[in-house]
Amino acid sequence: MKYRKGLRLVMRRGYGAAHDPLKAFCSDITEAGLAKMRIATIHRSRLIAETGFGTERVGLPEGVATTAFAVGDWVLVDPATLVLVRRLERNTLLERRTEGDRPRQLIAANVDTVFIVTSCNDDFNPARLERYLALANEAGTVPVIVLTKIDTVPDTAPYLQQAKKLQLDLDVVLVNATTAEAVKVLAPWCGEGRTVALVGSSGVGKSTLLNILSPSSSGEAQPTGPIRASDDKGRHTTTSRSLHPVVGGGWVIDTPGMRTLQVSDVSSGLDVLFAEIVELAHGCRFRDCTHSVEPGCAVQAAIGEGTLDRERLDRWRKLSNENLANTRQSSGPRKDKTSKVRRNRL
Ligand SMILES: Nc1nc2c(ncn2[C@@H]2O[C@H](COP(=O)(O)OP(=O)(O)OP(=O)(O)O)[C@@H](O)[C@H]2O)c(=O)[nH]1
Ligand SMILES: [Zn+2]
Repeated sequence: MKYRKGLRLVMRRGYGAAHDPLKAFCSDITEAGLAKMRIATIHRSRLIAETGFGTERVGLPEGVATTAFAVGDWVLVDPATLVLVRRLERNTLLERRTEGDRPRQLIAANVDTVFIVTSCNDDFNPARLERYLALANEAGTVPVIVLTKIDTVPDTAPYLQQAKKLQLDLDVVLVNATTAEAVKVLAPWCGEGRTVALVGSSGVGKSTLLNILSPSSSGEAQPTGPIRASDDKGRHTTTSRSLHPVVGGGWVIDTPGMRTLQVSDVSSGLDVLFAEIVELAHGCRFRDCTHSVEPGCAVQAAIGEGTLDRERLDRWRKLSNENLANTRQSSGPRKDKTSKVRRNRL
């Protein structure tokens, strides 16, 4: 019988009397009778997917590895066998380069907004936040800086001002992640059908935010850990990426703190991040100006006038050069993609 296993699951869940037993198994059944599910967690040899009523373990066809999937992927599953049939096309994909020549790591798929979480303490680091912004921009997602632990400092203004300057028209919000008030502050990005991803260093409050955005997630695997007062660095408590439904119909994806965040294969992501430098560079006398020693450099002029921070230019240069070097490396000599990547000269 075609839906035998699906039906068995329905019975097990006590939905036996439901009008359409398949609909009771998964909230979204396609015309072809396949169940549309969303990847919630990925393990070495199995996937766990959200069905709309809870989670199910999903099998993979012969020869398909779990590494081909990202948390947040939408997939079609045969309800009879609970084996995955195919993955639906991704709208966005957050991915990062890891050390060496290893393949790029898929962080999350189909994310609308990236909450870049940082706290009002030593974790606040413009250079690292810019790396997260480049990642979010390049993936086609909207970044929002979420400043946590506002209850621990007498004045949040210096953090807010610095964060606002990181990117043109950047949304920055202030929260005490331990209070329900934070849900209201984040609500504009967490509506029905919207997906947010939490990224940031360990200990900044990602799991705490997850627990208030998705209270049902708290029993699963996101314990929050105390941070060491001496260095504001959190203990590693989040160990894997996971997707959870948000009250009201949205989704939230939690990610573990990333120790290194290399920039690679990024082009528009850096241009969006450093839009004011790109704009200024149009005014330089030489088209291939490196904005260092050339006469008629509009970027250096802006530094002289105090409208651009020298540190910001230094960080742009560092990220651009790193991106160029990494992109060359990952493309290899025969597939040189550097022509696609903006060179240091704008
Ligand atoms: N006072 C205060 N404490 C907070 C706030 N946000 C988080 N914390 C505390 O900071 C500690 C670390 O928070 P977590 O939510 O575990 O941090 P995380 O970002 O998930 O860390 P990893 O799981 O290691 O990636 C916990 O003890 C939280 O209760 C906040 O806004 N104010
Ligand atoms: Zn210049």
